[in-house]
Amino acid sequence: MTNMNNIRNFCIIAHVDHGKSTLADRLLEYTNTIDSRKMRQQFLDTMDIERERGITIKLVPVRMQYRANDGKEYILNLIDTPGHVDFSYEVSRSLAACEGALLVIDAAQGVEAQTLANAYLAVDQGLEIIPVINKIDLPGARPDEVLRQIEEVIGLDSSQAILVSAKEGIGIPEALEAIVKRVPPPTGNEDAKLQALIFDSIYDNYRGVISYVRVVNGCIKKGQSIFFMATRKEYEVEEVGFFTPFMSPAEELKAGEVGYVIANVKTIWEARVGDTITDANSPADKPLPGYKHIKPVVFCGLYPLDRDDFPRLREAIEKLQLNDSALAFEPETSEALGFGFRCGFLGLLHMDITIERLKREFEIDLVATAPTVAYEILLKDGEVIEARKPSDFPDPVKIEEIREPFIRLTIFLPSDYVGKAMKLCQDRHGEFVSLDYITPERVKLIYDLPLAEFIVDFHDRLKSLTRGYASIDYEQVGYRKSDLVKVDILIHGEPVDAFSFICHKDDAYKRALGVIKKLKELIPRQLFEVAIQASIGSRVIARENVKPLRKNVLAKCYGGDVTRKRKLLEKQKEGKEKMKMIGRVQIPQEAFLAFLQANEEE
Ligand SMILES: Nc1nc2c(ncn2[C@@H]2O[C@H](COP(=O)(O)OP(=O)(O)OP(=O)(O)O)[C@@H](O)[C@H]2O)c(=O)[nH]1
Repeated sequence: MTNMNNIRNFCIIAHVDHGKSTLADRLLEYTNTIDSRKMRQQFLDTMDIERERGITIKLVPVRMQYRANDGKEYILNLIDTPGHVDFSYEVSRSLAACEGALLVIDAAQGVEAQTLANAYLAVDQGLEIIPVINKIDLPGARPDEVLRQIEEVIGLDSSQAILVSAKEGIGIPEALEAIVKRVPPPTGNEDAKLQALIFDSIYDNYRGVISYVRVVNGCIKKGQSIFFMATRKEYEVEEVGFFTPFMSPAEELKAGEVGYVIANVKTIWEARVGDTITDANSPADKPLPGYKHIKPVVFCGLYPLDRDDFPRLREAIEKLQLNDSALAFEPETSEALGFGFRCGFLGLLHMDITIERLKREFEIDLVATAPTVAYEILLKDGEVIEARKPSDFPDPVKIEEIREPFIRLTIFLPSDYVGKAMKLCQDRHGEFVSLDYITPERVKLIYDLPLAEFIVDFHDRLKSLTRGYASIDYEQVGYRKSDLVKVDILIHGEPVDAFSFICHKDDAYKRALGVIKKLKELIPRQLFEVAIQASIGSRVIARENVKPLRKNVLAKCYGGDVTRKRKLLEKQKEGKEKMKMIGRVQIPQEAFLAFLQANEEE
């Protein structure tokens, strides 16, 4: 039964909404693996947020049994890949567990940015790619045009593409036959030393960590002592099995097979995606290629609105972290917001999802500060330091050079909007890479862009400039030297960290002006004139004044109504408690919140 020739390991890759989940459902239905509705409820989109946003982040691999036209029984393992660029490393590990991929393309939309990115990842992994043109039932379907794009834009042979309507169940048997015929069976040696690739790990409250693995060589079975080659830890296997799609224990997993391993692993940091499991007593010489320790690239501060919620917030983040080894956090204090955490994420979507889960699943009201990136700063003495927030920046006189993370951004859009999109990229200090016409109406535009410029509101701006017709994808391309400055905001001569920011030198004046104008509205008048200044180092680049109050509160209380006077004083005292003293200036907590949140929405 476990003859490797009868196994096919494949995944489905697609641009968002091109029909990946629908096609997966149909394959499961056709192979009688499970009732698709039940499947969806049980496994797909387990989190509300995923469902609402219509994106799939994680799914279990499923094992299907299929009797092909040649009369033989096959085991088809469908391995899910996360659908978003933030998780591209995880995508690449899922692909590494397969020999083939169905590349789903919407017949009406054609090739989009993530179609291309995913196709390239699959090509890099040496997978057999089967193009699937989906939604051929749509009135706007243009399968011939899509076939041409497959050849010319992606560079794949389109003659073997399969025409499908996942919605109406058309082309499903053809897709299954193509998997059997065209995806090569796994290669590997059952008798060799164990090498199993972890392509996902989840934390289960009852069973601890469950690792999803593809056994490449050797066998793994209950009772075996195993060794995780990246984390260098040893465990004993408690259970191995397959997903049918429910977890069903098996005797062993052999070379070529996909399944799960439970081995009393307590945290998912010990069973990292991309790590190789081997036999502790007879270890493989080398781990499987491609292990990467993923580092967060986008950071923000999370603070509970109610300060008493701090311990709850910590607990909640720790809980999320159990299932999210990419989520990083460390305690942080802000003079304005009190105690909170600086959290690191793989990207904006990862950040949004985490914040929403904290709010919804854990019911914590929190403030998230505007996202930032990590900068690399070369000091004059040759040392290189990392700065994740403005206050990490050293005195400008000590700085030799500042480097920031760049992304290579691929945009697919109608040619009418090219001018606008290019202007947006230029305004955001993008470096032009290339422009290609895919059809006379559709263009592929590539820019290298500072990540910091991208995370502010780039995607939203692009969407509105192109009326939603642009699709994007990006990859990180490392750090580059940039002309950046730290702008300090001083209130009555006192620098206030919460308001300071890093930006491109050319934008400093404009951004500074925006910030101090906003602060002028938020800071209440005091008994004296308050100066709000923006400075770079010791040089003031912009200034606004908050005029002094003309009267004090008691002036209203003519005569001798003592109780009224006292009430007023008490009220004022209450108000003061929610005030923050910056030097001599009182700033209400509200002002900080309004400022930080407004920034977030910008
Ligand atoms: N008309 C038509 N609609 C389809 C077909 N296949 C999928 N759809 C619809 O397209 C939309 C997106 O389908 P999904 O299967 O959720 O897409 P997906 O690629 O899994 O999306 P992500 O999970 O975001 O990656 C849904 O509204 C489907 O009902 C098809 O063959 N024909």
